Amino acid sequence: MSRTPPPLHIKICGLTRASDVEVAVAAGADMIGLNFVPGSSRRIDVALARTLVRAARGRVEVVGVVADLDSLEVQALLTDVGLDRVQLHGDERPEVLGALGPRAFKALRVGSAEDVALAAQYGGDLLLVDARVPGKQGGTGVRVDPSLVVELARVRRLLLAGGLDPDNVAEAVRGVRPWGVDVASGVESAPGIKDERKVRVFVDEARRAAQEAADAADGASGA
Ligand SMILES: O=C(O)c1ccccc1NCC(=O)[C@H](O)[C@H](O)COP(=O)(O)O
Repeated sequence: MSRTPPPLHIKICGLTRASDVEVAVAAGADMIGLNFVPGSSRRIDVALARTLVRAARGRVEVVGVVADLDSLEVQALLTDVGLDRVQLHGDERPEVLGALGPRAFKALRVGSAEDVALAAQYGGDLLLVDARVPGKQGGTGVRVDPSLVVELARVRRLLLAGGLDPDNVAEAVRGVRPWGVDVASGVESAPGIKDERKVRVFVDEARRAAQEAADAADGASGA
């Protein structure tokens, strides 16, 4: 018997076009990410962000991706753009996250057990883990070693990011059992340009794997 799976939250990150908001919503994504990080090929300005927020309102949660702003700057962006949440993707100290409250969550770049241990310093209801790639902040297309984060996923709501794509997301969901998955480059035809088919297959594959994992857990427990 196929049971209702625990929800898997899916974030499609780095949107730059209103048409891609429609693509993400139609595919069944739960969150979209708008990038405000200087130097990112997915960065958008506040005016475009407001347009995308209007298109998304009430249909999908909108997360602003920022790096190394202070808490007042982040608060101003949340208000100006009308974002639902903000993802701190730089080297922010735990105090910055604390000052922002429940609408903010930290993105941690992970390449070693020492990086994973830093998670304990960051509170909040959600934690994103991304790959640590020297000289880059995010959107790298590089995978996180699942063995580094599988235990973390048991004790925290983990949004698994880094190098996911339609071909590998099912295996990542089965292996790590995260609260959610996040993707930027793996569903694009060019930086910031989402590919409708890739987004759709990514979401379908991720949800299929979450269902299979739930069924397997039910089978193991005799439910
Ligand atoms: O995507 C970017 O260009 C980026 C640049 C600087 C900081 C963060 C950035 N993206 C944040 C995200 O949440 C991405 O979805 C995450 O890094 C995963 O990216 P990818 O490996 O390409 O799926």
